Amino acid sequence: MAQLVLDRIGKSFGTTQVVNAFSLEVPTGSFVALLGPSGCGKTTLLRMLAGFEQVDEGTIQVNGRQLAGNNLHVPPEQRNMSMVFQSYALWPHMNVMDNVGYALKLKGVKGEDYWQQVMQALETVNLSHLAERAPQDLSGGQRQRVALARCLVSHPDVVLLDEPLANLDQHLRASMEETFREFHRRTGATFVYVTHDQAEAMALADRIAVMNHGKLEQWDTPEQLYQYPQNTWVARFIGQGSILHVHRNTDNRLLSGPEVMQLLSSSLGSTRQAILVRPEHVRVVENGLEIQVLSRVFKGERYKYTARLSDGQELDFFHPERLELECKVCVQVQQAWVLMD
Ligand SMILES: Nc1ncnc2c1ncn2[C@@H]1O[C@H](COP(=O)(O)OP(=O)(O)OP(=O)(O)O)[C@@H](O)[C@H]1O
Repeated sequence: MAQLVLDRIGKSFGTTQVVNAFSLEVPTGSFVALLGPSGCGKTTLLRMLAGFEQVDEGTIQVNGRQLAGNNLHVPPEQRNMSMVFQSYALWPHMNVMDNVGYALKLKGVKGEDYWQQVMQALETVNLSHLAERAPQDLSGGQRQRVALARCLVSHPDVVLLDEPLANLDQHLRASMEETFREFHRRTGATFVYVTHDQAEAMALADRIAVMNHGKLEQWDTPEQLYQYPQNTWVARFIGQGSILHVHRNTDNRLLSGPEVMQLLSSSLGSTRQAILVRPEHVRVVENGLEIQVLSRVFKGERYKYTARLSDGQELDFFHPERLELECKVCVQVQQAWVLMD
């Protein structure tokens, strides 16, 4: 299996730089997500990994073997990587079995051996009963599972997935997430999964590379990204929360409840600093910071509120009970995270 190393990768189309000095070390067998808004360069980076696109700068290595950079470009078929696309990319004139077995045929695998390997891959994704079907007679989820089975037969070191769930509805996405987890567990391959959906990235990946304008903003576990975003941009992009400006007079980054309450109720201190308050860290209490409720959204198990602080800044919070708009309540903030820019 593969340790994947990207070192200062750069790529431009014409005069537009779409990937900029992007470096990452992906541990062998891990499941990583490239997460970022539309147009930030995720697919371009994935295509450079696959070998469909040349790198302009930097190098790509797998297990110490250089694949790209310094005038070298190993073609896609010699990288032992497999790519799964949003559009499934199945051949309509071949049935499920032949779609899955195509790469084996190219390698000259035949007869019983061919049949066994294809059926084993189809069983892994629970599709052996549909081996004779044409792809166009399958649902979206089934088509994506055929694409996974096709990937499985070639035993890749690295599996590259480009928004593979984007065409599926919400319910199917959840069950396909489980299929991906299982698929990753079985193959032991290194997975690089491109998505702009943070919930999907958080649910699937052990580590997430957050990208913005072709650059790496943060490379961390889902938990670290959520709790300790590096900067204001990542804090806005990941999860819900309020970014408040306070006059800060401490060097700590993780602020305790009493520290935040003190900062929110004073205007002393030399530096204006952004802090992140997650809605689950705000409690409605008898005595605390007075706020005025501006909006309410019913979320099933609780409501999500936006309220105004006395200095005009807005604070989001969750509360299990219905509060009237415009009413004043008191809250306590239990912790906050100082943002660096
Ligand atoms: N072949 C190309 N020629 C010119 N520009 C391109 C080409 N491919 C991509 N781009 C541009 O490069 C930028 C990054 O595109 P890319 O598809 O990598 O982004 P992305 O993050 O994957 O976006 P999305 O989530 O919308 O798929 C975009 O501005 C896109 O228009």
